[in-house]
Amino acid sequence: MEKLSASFLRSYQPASGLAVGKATEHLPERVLQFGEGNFLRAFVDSMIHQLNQHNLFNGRVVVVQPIAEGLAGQLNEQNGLYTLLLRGLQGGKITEHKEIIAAVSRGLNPYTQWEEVLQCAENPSTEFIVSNTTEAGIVFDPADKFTHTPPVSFPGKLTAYLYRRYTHFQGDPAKGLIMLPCELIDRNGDNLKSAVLRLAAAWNRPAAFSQWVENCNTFANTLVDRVVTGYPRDEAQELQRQFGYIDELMDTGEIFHLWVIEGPQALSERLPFHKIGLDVIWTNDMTPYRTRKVRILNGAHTSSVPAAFLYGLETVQEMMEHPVTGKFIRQIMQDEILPSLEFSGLDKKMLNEFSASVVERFENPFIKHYLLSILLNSSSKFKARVLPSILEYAKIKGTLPKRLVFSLSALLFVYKDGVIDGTSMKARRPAGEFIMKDDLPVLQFMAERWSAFDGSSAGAAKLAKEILANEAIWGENLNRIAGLTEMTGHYLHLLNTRGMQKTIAGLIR
Ligand SMILES: NC(=O)c1ccc[n+]([C@@H]2O[C@H](COP(=O)([O-])OP(=O)(O)OC[C@H]3O[C@@H](n4cnc5c(N)ncnc54)[C@H](O)[C@@H]3O)[C@@H](O)[C@H]2O)c1
Ligand SMILES: O=P(O)(O)OC[C@@H](O)[C@@H](O)[C@H](O)[C@H](O)CO
Repeated sequence: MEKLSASFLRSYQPASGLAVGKATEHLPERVLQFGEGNFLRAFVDSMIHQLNQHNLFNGRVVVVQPIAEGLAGQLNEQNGLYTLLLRGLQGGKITEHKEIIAAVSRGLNPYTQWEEVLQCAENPSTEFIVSNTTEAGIVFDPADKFTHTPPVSFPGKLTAYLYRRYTHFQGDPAKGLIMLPCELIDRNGDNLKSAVLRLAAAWNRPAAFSQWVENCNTFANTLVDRVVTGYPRDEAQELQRQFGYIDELMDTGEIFHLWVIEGPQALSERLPFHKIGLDVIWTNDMTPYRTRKVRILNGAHTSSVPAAFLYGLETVQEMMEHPVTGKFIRQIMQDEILPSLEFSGLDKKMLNEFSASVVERFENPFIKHYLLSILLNSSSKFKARVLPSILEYAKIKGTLPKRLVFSLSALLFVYKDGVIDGTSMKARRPAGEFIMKDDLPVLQFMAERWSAFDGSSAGAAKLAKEILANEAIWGENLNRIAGLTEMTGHYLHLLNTRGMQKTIAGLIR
């Protein structure tokens, strides 16, 4: 079987139900994208593909892989082409869109092609920069250097790229760009801009460059929402047989999508997603959308997944269908997360509707979302997505939300018996061994604390106290929250002596 590529596509008779759009090879590169991961390919790139198919954008995306390991080579082997499968229920009907996405012109590896990345800055057609470098990507790294080829961090690479653009076009205000970062951190655009300006100063670039960055470029804050489940490893062979080609970059996700962009409404005319019915909202305040999504959707994931994973389940769908874990997640959302948003200023009816729609999305039987992939980097996710709900609930109700606190104990329990293996951790649950990925200092800290655990109830209380005191993980000493240490220690003891299945059964009604 041949691999998907531009030459293969020229003589390809599309398999039934697979959409193959018109050729895009002649279109100019109008977007530079940092990140070649599953999410961006299933979200921004597929939306640009749809615009191109309607002659509403007429531009392609150059993809730069942000770290040394990446997919630029594979993208080039397939001439930027890949198959996207979006599945779910639409208006109650099972729907599946299968399409070859042709928005990407080429992939660049900055570790071997840095000058080519910089040359993209000289392209007058470029207007947009898109990124998704995970929560770890938008950081100011004082050790990063202008002279590195390439600079280590994503903001470092972007600063060098913008500097080349600024010098090449002699500070032309019209050559400023629109940055649309998609990282799931709060106010991603503001943070990216601040990191770029700090690097420009640290690297002694002229003040006029910083003014050009500030005045002639737009760094929009954006919020993205689509469950993207990536390469369909369990059905890849069958799909390749159906399609008649090999595609190593196949990608899957749900049909639901929402992109909220805090930026001037006028920009929507340059990226007219609304004209083809895509759910992209331009607003002057994205905060409510972010609070709603991060606290309800991501909060529900992060608070339920450790328990369901230790229970022995593998996917979100299994978790939703299971009589115990299914109740656990729904009750967490209904009884603890939603009440914690009571004074958020968000409309109660809208929150209830969003929560119900999230349950439906999690029930989506057509996508396979692995719990282990959601567990990745759970400590920082817990701090951003669940801890605010625990704290707000306690403030409003004067008591702690027991299931959310239990979810903290369940997360800590995931690291029990973990042994550091390189940069990750080999851990164990009753169903067998697994690899837990998190920041290395977090993994080391957890492994060290658990190794001193003596199995007693007092030992569990001590462990909870030590772990909750770690301000580097939680942003504050959580022992200060009345009752939290005792409750966390209590659940740790129950998990250790009775196991997940018996303990969680006592937490649902
Ligand atoms: N998958 C989803 O359902 C989904 C939905 C919404 C948002 N997101 C966000 O997108 C991010 C990426 O998800 P994905 O599914 O595309 O994963 P992925 O593993 O396919 O891609 C990760 C991307 O991030 C880059 N990256 C990794 N570590 C980095 C670092 N330290 N610095 C710079 N770049 C780095 C990689 O090079 C790659 O381009 C997640 O962190 C998540 O916050 C994912
Ligand atoms: O992607 P992560 O690892 O940051 O978080 C896991 C999930 O909660 C997340 O991917 C959601 O599915 C997504 O945020 C939906 O838009």
